[in-house]
Amino acid sequence: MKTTILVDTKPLALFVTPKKPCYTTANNFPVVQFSIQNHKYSSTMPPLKRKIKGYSSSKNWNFKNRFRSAAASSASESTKLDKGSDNGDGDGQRKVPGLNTLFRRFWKVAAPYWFSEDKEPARLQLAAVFALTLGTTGISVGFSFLGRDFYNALANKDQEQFTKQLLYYLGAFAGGIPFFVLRDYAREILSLRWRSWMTKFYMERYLKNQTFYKIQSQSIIDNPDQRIVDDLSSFTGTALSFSLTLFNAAVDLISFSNILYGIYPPLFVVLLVYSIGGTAISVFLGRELVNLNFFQEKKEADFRYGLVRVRENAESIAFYGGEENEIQLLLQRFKSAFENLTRLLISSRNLDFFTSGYRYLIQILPAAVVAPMYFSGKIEFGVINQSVSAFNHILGDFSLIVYQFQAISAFSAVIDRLGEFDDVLDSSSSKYLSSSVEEISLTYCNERSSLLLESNGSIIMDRCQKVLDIENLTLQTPTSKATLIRDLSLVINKKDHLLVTGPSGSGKTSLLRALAGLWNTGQGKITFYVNERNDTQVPTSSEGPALKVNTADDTAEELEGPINRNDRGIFFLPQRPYMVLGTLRQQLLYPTWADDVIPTSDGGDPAGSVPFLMRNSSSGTSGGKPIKPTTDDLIQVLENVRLGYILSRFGSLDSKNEWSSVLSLGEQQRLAFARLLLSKPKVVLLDESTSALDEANEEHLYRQIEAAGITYISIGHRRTLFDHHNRNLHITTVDPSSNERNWHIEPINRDSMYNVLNR
Ligand SMILES: Nc1ncnc2c1ncn2[C@@H]1O[C@H](COP(=O)(O)OP(=O)(O)OP(=O)(O)O)[C@@H](O)[C@H]1O
Repeated sequence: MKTTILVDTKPLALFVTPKKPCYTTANNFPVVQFSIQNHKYSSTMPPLKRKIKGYSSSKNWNFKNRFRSAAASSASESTKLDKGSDNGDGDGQRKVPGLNTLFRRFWKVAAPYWFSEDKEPARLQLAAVFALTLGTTGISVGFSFLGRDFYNALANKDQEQFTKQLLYYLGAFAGGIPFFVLRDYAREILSLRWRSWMTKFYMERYLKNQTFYKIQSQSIIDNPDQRIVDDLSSFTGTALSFSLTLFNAAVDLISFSNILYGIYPPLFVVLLVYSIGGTAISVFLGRELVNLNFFQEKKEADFRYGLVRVRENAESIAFYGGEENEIQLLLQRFKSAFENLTRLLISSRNLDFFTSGYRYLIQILPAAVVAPMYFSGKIEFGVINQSVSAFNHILGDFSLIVYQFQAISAFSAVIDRLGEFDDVLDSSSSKYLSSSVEEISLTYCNERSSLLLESNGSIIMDRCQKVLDIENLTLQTPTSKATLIRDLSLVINKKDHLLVTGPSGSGKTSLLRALAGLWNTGQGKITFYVNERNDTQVPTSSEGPALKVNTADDTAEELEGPINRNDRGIFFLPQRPYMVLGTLRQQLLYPTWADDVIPTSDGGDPAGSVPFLMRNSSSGTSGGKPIKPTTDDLIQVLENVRLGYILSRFGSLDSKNEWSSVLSLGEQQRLAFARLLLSKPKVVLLDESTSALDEANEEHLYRQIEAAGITYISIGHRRTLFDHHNRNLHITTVDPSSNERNWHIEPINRDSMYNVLNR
């Protein structure tokens, strides 16, 4: 007999701890955003594009303000606080940026493209768009006269004239319509070109000098990705259409003012008073909208971000069984967005009452005012129609703010966000992102020039063995400036394999961050003695981390300028392997040959592309690199890291997958070692890179890199790691009340280790 026991896992408190820590949505730091569109376009104006963007989480809000105040001294008025602090719920009072700040930021963001390498085609296209806009205004004026004659013929019952005017009208219609269509097309094309240039411009600065890392790790600004994708698109589209709207309005005003003034001057004055009054009232009624829009962006972003976190951490949440918690957090976020949107809709409705009344109340005024002139025979019937048309045009021109109030307030937020981002990117290589006066200096020296020759010409081997020299390094955390390591001095020679150990949180990974140039808070000097590979060339672009280069040695030649660690034979394996999007081949070739395998275009029409979107690989960060491995090399390296079986599982090296999901953590770590073996660096820094592997695989991988002649420095907690290293740097947690060093180095005696472990 078969017995089934039903077990409810929750009461039994079955608690599975996932391998990957689960980040709950309560502790978010938004990197994505949500866009909604709720703008009502004016019927008489070209629509201003408007999107509502995601904004920062409450937590990040304070960081941003802190950053702004820290940066205020070094980065001009742009960094002045223009937003108050959030009260935690996100509904804190926010100061609307002043007009001066907005104009300054607008110019700073908009100008570079028009002075860039693409300025000639850009200016030409802009001139064409303005010419077409002028053409369309001319056509509108022409239509107003055609309409007048048409209605005159109708009123006079002059059939012959009527037919003639009708034909003229149809002819003008056929000739004029293309101008309107082409104007819009040319504007969109130019906006796309401008956006493309700016996207590249911003992305390059974002990825340069490890700015992306600093922004994220120091929580400097929220959602840089959203600013690059949505805000740039919104900015270029809106800036262009808004400039054209203004230009159009100015030309329209000049053209139709003449007509209206010519018909009846007092009507013109009435219109002027009406529109000025209307503008003042709509600014007053809509004053709340700017802030409500701003918070709507933030709340929508928080909600969207919560959902993305669930997707990203699906397995962890499922293991924890945290669905109930997630749904409560998500509903709370949505409720918050809903409540703000309700207030926004009420405000918009109130403004709409006014704008609708404003728009329609006056419709019959021109006809009513000029009608007596018609009755007394001073003007013909068609003139009434013409005055109505001219009146509406001028009303639209004077009422830009009334009709576009919502769009203008949303555009202000976009300018503010992009201007702030631009300031951060501009200053990323200066002290803006790190306020410390004294910094850790990181230097790369050419090992060949550091060789010392004896008088008989023989090389003093000891110098040429040096790989890394750390002198009096005191390391602090970037924001709180808590000391992690005190006065560390250490020399690593070739094949000198160092194991860094210490309690959790003592600063082991942070030491690697300093060695990689990611952190520079503290004092001391780090010098890498790197090789310029025979088969490599030093990149000449302005890319690669901007590192401070100090005098390292009387004899060693410092390698100044752009530095790419991989090209100089220094490799880092982070704690969490990073799987790129793409094929298995791309995984293996990353990061050394990434640009060779990523297609520059997806096969679309090259005629539709623009030259500045092409990237010259030799000017990229991987300009100096070893010879690219062949397919056989890639297959062999997979075998070497005991991953040969995944080839048959996934078909070929060119199969695409979400590799971080389909490979186990241990498999991802082995793949990271495969990259390392292909790249053959001089030295590698491994941060718990075998933590997910069994001991047999760990030993196998260490043997592989040792056989490849790579010097390695590892961080780890496992006892088995001692077997693969010959020195141990032990860091202890700093005691704030003492000035003692918190580290010691000792040789590893593998036999005694063996005895310790087996005691
Ligand atoms: N971006 C940061 N800003 C401020 N403090 C940080 C930052 N990153 C880490 N820390 C802090 O620095 C300390 C050292 O962190 P680190 O990651 O170097 O520890 P670790 O020794 O590698 O720990 P583990 O063994 O748990 O990985 C920790 O107390 C940590 O909270």
